[in-house]
Amino acid sequence: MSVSDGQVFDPVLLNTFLIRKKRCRVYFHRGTLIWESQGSPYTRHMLPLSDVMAVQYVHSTDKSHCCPGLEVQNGSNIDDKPFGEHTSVTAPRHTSFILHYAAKGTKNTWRHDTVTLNHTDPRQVASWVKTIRNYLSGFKNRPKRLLIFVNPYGGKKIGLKIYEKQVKPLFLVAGIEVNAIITQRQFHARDTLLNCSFDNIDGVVCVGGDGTFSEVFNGLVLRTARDNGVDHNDPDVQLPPPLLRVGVIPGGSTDTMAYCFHGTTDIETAVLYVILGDSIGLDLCSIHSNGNLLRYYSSVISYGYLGDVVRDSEKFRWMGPKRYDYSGFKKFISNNGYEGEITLLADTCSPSRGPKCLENCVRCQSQTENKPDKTALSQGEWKTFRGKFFMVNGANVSCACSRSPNGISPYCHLGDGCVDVVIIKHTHMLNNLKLLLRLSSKVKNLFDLPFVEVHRAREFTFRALPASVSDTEFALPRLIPGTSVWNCDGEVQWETNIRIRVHCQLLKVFTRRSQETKEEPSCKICSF
Ligand SMILES: Nc1ncnc2c1ncn2[C@@H]1O[C@H](COP(=O)(O)OP(=O)(O)OP(=O)(O)O)[C@@H](O)[C@H]1O
Repeated sequence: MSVSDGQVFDPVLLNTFLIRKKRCRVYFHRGTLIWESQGSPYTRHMLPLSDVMAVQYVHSTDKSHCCPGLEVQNGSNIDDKPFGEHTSVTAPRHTSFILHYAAKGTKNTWRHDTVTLNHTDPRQVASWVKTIRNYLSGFKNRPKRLLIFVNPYGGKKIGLKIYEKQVKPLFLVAGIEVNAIITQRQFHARDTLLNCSFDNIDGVVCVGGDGTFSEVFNGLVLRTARDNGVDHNDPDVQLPPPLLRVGVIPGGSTDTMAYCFHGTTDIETAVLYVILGDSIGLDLCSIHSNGNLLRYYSSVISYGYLGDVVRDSEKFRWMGPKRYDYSGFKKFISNNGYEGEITLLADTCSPSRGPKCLENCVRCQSQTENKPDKTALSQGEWKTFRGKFFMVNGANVSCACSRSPNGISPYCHLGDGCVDVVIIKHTHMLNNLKLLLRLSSKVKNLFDLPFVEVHRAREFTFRALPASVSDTEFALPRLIPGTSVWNCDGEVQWETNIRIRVHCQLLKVFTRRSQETKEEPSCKICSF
């Protein structure tokens, strides 16, 4: 349905056009364009306008695409003039128009595709273009002006190239105005969002990795709290959700968040999702220590092995994404486990069983934006665990990525107001190896390993042991012997003793989500 001037139109059009050198009958009804060939072989295409990015006249003096013999079809019961105002149609010169649309590809990807429709009568072409444009303008969720942060430094350092070659041209086609900022330093994106004007912006997009996305939502959430007079340091505060939606275009090393949103790290898919304007609510977690907010995170916070890896790998950034393999190996060999205490408010739902969080996820849809489920909170039970750990994780999303198709917690949900606390106890090196192999498996997950425990929680705290070290000492940006650091969305967080709280669906992210993928063993022999 197209909504214009308070009126709802459900236009019907029918004509014969020349498409890809074939005469085709073309219908437009109930938001779907259908074209079927008139000769053999018979072909039929359906294109919902919700997948169409733009419609344009073809500005060409080349008449070869014109199609003598195609006359206007005035079917008796077909409304060829949906608005009854052909006289006001301007530019009756063009004999063809082009539709730019998103076409489904393989493995959760979408591609930009086009179809050109030719007709001898420019009035018919103008009428179709006007009707389709009217219909598209009814999609109020589509952004018209975007602020874009491009990180030239993340991943393989090709963020700028990605933006110029793959992002900008598509936004141009879709008629989206962009204001692009190339980040010059760490925290550039966050600091800009803390102070810039949000007038005339419909969304913020980042071209970069998880660190860049993290800067964007940290900036937006802090700015929104400040604008609303909310104290972000209060761990129990109800945070106001940012009004701007965020687009995530992969340009980093792991791009876990892009993968969890879209089911792929394909750049074109991510750009098309921003253009088409659908969005979902993402939980964000706040990390507090000693009465202060440290930051917000969206993917995972990991203490122990992954904390050690991120701290070490920063020194080898020149290696690119390979630095994680190098530091991963070093820290795997040297891991002796870390002592700590975890206290969590457990949710009643089991995190070790499905369904997975995919397109139209029922669990996420049942949650109200930014309002924790009060019943679940009152039913929650406080639990404490103390011991020596290889790793402790607070997963806000599954953390699936191309290297780990199931991620740390495959049944974790993006917007259910919970975090999955995955506790991996200290055992021997063979078990640690088994764990890492499981993390790269397409079929198996961690949860049937006897040294792994998982709990779904609404909040949790962690305290590094031995307790003889004071909290103030832990807060220093240096390593205390016998302790690790936190890996927070891929960045080092030095404070070890923290409290995590989940803010249900605090951020809106542009995506249509991933569909279910067929699960096949990556290794046929051991099915790891
Ligand atoms: N011009 C710049 N110079 C140096 N650092 C920058 C610059 N622009 C952004 N940064 C910082 O680069 C860091 C890494 O960026 P990002 O997370 O996007 O890439 P990555 O770490 O390679 O990818 P991933 O997080 O997906 O593994 C971020 O913390 C960001 O603040």
